[in-house]
Amino acid sequence: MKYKILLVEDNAASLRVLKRIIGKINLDVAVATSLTEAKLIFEQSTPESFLCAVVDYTLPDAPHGEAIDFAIQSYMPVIVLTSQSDEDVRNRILSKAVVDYIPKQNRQVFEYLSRLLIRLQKNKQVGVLVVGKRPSSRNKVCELLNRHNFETYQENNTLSAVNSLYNNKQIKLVITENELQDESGIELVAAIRKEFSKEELSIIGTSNLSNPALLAKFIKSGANDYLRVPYCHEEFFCRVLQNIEHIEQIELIRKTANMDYLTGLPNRRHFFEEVTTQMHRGLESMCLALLDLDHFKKINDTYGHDCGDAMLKEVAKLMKKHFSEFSMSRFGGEEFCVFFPNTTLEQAKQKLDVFRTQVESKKIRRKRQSIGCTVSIGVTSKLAEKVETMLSHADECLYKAKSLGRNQIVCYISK
Ligand SMILES: Nc1nc2c(ncn2[C@@H]2O[C@H](COP(=O)(O)OP(=O)(O)OP(=O)(O)O)[C@@H](O)[C@H]2O)c(=O)[nH]1
Repeated sequence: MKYKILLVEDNAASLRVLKRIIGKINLDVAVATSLTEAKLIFEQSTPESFLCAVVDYTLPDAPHGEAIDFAIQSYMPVIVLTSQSDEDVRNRILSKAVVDYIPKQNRQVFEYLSRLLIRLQKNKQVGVLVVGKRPSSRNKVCELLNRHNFETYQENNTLSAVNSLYNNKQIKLVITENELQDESGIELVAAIRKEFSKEELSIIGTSNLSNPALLAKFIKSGANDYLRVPYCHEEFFCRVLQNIEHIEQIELIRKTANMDYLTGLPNRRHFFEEVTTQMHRGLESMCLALLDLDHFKKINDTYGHDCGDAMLKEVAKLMKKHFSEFSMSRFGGEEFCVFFPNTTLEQAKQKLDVFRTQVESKKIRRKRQSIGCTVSIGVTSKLAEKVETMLSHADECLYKAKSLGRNQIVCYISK
């Protein structure tokens, strides 16, 4: 779903910059130059289509931030723009349930707005679990998080909190008090860390000023960060975002490390890890296939390396289409691999043959020419303890498929 921003601003120069920035991040924009116009636009739209409202503090028919109240009452997250720099206005804005306020000082602040809007969009897919004994204090934290579009979950004890983490994989952050219904927050942190590492889930422990030693205990038990209560909203959001971005960066690094750059398929290392884990579960049947494009060097030599790359990408697309439910990989060069757990040789062979004919009929266009290729496949169903053993059996078959004329499947026969 493409979200919309309700932009309420009467200054023509600011409007131009803001529209450009919002367009650049692929969001639609509905512009109002007054509070009256904003109300009209909102009445005529679907409320859920708005990601948030970006509102100027001073408008011709709303000189004291009345447009902010309208957006809040309409359940839209609100970002406030203001050219007034006095502390009084800042405090007045921050006393309302806004996402943030942006002083219109220089071009950099518009970059900040752009990052904030991207974040608000991403937050819709990020879960935060809030744990504490009292519903009133949990609700307060959730209200702050909902303002930033986070999906929130609440629990009051250790067992249900850990269960909630298992059931809701989108949770990336836990915010916990020390006082819970059963055990303490410290014990909850320790219990979570038995199952979830610091790299996959962040934890922030909270504590009031009367117990400063608690904060160090939280960190020593495995929390990533802490917050002293009462906190100011700006600090709260800075810490929440910092922790979530940390988890997202690790996710990205992990994804990049496991992926083949050209085709986006899992790489050899990741394939080995995945298949070894599956084999250790003790499967009753399994097959492994090695697939190698035929005379690929000729494509590179005749049409250039770019054309070879394009062909590899097309074959990878077909791999994703046909084998997405299995472990697969670009093994290197023009060689691919698929592992089929709980699959008989006949079933694997059938799937591989459909794939083989699809590769044969796939053509790419270069300089008005239609270029195609074929694939040879070696497959084994002989059970083995190690991936390497199955690979060596499949490789023997692949060699045979090449020597028998290519574009065919050869199956391993036990000696
Ligand atoms: N375009 C492109 N070519 C690659 C890539 N990786 C390996 N190759 C090329 O793939 C070709 C593989 O050639 P060979 O091993 O001789 O195999 P072949 O020509 O497919 O012949 P057979 O396997 O015997 O059918 C070489 O020319 C490599 O340079 C890549 O990422 N992109």
